[in-house]
Amino acid sequence: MIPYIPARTLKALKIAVAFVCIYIFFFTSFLHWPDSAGPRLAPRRISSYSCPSLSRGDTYSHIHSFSFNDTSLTESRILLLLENVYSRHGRLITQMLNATKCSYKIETFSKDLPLLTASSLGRYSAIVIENFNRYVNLPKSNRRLLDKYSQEYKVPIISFVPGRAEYFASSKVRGMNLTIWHNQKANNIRFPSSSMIPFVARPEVVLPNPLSDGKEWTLFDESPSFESVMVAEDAQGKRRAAIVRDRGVTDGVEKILIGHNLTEWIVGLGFLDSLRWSTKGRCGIATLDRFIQIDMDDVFVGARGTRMVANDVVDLIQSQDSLRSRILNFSYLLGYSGAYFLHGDNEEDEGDRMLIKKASNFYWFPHMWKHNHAQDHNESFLESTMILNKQFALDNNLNVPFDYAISPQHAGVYPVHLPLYEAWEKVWKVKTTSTEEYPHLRPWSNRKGFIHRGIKVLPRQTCGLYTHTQFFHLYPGGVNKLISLIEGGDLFWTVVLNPISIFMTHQQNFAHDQLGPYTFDSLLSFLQCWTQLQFKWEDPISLADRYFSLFPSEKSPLWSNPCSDDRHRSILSPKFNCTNLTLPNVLIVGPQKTGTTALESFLEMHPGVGKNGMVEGSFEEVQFFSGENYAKGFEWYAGLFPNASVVMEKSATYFDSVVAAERAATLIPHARIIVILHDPIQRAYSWYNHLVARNETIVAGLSMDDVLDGVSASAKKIRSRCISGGRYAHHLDRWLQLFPSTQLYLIDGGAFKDHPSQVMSDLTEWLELPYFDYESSIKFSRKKGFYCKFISGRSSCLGSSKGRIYPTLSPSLSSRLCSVFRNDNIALEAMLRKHRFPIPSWLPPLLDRCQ
Ligand SMILES: Nc1ncnc2c1ncn2[C@@H]1O[C@H](COP(=O)(O)OS(=O)(=O)O)[C@@H](OP(=O)(O)O)[C@H]1O
Repeated sequence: MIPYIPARTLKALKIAVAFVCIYIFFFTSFLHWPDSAGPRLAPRRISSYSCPSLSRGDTYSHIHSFSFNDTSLTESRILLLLENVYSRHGRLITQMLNATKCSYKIETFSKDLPLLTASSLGRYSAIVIENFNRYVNLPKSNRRLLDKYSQEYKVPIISFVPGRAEYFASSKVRGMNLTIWHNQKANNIRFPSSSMIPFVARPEVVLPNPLSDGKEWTLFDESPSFESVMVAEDAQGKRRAAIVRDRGVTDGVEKILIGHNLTEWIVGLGFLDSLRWSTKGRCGIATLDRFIQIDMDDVFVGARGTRMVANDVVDLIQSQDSLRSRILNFSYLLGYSGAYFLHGDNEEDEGDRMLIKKASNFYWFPHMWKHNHAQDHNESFLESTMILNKQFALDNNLNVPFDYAISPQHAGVYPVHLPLYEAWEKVWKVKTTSTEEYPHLRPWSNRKGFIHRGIKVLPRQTCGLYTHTQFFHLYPGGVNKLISLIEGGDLFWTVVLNPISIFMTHQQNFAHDQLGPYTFDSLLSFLQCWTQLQFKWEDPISLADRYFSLFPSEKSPLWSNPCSDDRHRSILSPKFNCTNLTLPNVLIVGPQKTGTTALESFLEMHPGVGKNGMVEGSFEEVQFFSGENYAKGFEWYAGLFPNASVVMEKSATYFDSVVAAERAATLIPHARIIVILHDPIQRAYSWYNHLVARNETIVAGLSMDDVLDGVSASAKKIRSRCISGGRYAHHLDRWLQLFPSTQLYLIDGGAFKDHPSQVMSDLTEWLELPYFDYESSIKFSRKKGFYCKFISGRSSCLGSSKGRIYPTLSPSLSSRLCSVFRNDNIALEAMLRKHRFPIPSWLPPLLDRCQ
């Protein structure tokens, strides 16, 4: 029912509506009211970092131009001795070692020292000790062992000397003529040019006050017998050393003592340079060249009110010119999404037009037409949007000279969304991209590169600027937070530690307050003040080539499971089904010729165990983690396995592969790892006979003695492959670095051969599988001479290639092999004891025999 409205009221209403209509019509049609998204902040000009004075005039620069004479008595690895695994300072040290991509091994101070030698080479090129007091107070025998290693292999010790609650202000170290001043203040810190150690650190720049103004420093008396690497003034203004090098004149042990922890950035520089010095350039910073690329993503994308205006474009060109005076050949790279061109307010649209007008001042790269998230789309959709973006570049004369592209939010790059790679290749012929997601966003110091489908993926760095950080006064945590990132914080370290840094910024960071230009100008000022690094720009394609020649081991990606990582899971294609993903939880890793096939076949009898199906083109084993199948990706691998409580895969090549342990630990970190340790002499002989039985041409005409003598190139090749698998300590060490010892199960190869049902029962118990009657399921076959599966009253033995008959090993050959494996066997025994693994029955007699 329509309510009754009096005629007068109705008339008044009609007049009011007519007025409103006239008002709207008038303002929209005639007045052209300006379209503005709101007030804009003018660029804020705050001054960049200003460098304190040099103690020796203004242009002091010094790089000791000497090359290390590396006699390589050791492997290129650091031994890091920490107070305990939870130590906060320990984490800072490891973060720095990770970022320099140094190989290192962490040990905590315990009753036993770690193994220092395994073969003729020492295992560590430098020893880093978190707390010098622990070294000084080591039990005599351990101290002697460590010092002897350091003397014999010329391995320096780098140690932090923390402050401690001392009754005395100073003390002397036993055996060292060095006075240590505890709990000191340190002012006017600098690296003296007299020291040979500063390389990255710029000598003679004086830091008046460090960050911490408390009495946290340990200082050392200066003396001619020691080299002052870093000096400071104490509270009374007396000059002392804050980092000191003991050349080892008295005890033959070279030591570098550092008087503060790494919370002071200047100490970090001293530590890095000490590391390089101690390892003769094998660890730490190798080169002073720093390549810097600054990408500006989201060009045209930003919401109205956040985008650049015409003046910002002019300022961007100015900022580029100014950075060119600091970074050789520098250019910004602008990543655009054409669909959003002219989507701002009037002023911002002018900004868009100005960007196009000035386009030739910059290099451009595609950032996806509508800022699409790659993982949500198939290849043909991605292709069509890329074609639109490409057309935009052609229509507007954008300079897109490099086969480089960035996916919005890096989606689809890692975890890999193949359609993105394929569409990129088709439309843009992309050769290089970058992401901050590989292997993971955090910690930044671990970011790496990889190559997939011919596209080189470089690590991308954040710089504290995002789409939401546009204003100085609204910077999260205050602008001092940004300044602390620049002045000795993460941003500073990113450049110091990475020879190549690709920074991600966004268009918004160059609008309004212009935090972007300020950040990079200030960062470069700080870096040029405190370091001797040389800054350069190079196109992304050359940069990618450079990156992988510096870090060739990163070429192959390390597949991780995106389903067990919230961040990666959130950027997976909706089609990816995490609930159906089955990966093995048990790996039998080898070594070859130790009985691994028999072990697999016995374990498979258990109803709770499933294993991979056969793989076309592979002989017996998948060899995913050690071979070419790895390039097929983890989804392919996961597709091979049935669902079972124990999902097993056996590839005997994993044990001594240099890559398998890390790959396995990345994809299946909780897997249990099974290793068979069989007498290495028997194993080597079996391996040789395996080649002979298969009529391999490489072994044709070569006796085992010829192989050991390395009489030809093929003999040498066989020799190293034949022996490698039997260097148990050497390889076990790698697995133990990546998996906790509780996840490793070592089977005595002799026991397995002679009493397999007992070994299998113990193993099933360890695997927490229900009881299985192995006693009646495995029987000795006289015909075969080995134990075989016994099913429905019949023996089912392995094929003729397992359990072969060949001449017994001669005593002379046996004794030759004895000496080949001697050192490793000694190391193995020590390693097994240290980790409380049982000693295999064959090892003690072998050690006796091979003395
Ligand atoms: N039950 C049983 N049946 C057959 N063979 C057995 C068994 N137990 C241990 N062995 C020993 O296993 C050796 C082959 O080891 P692998 O299976 O690890 O070899 S491979 O690396 O996978 O090729 C094989 O080496 P060869 O004797 O040289 O052939 C055997 O000695």
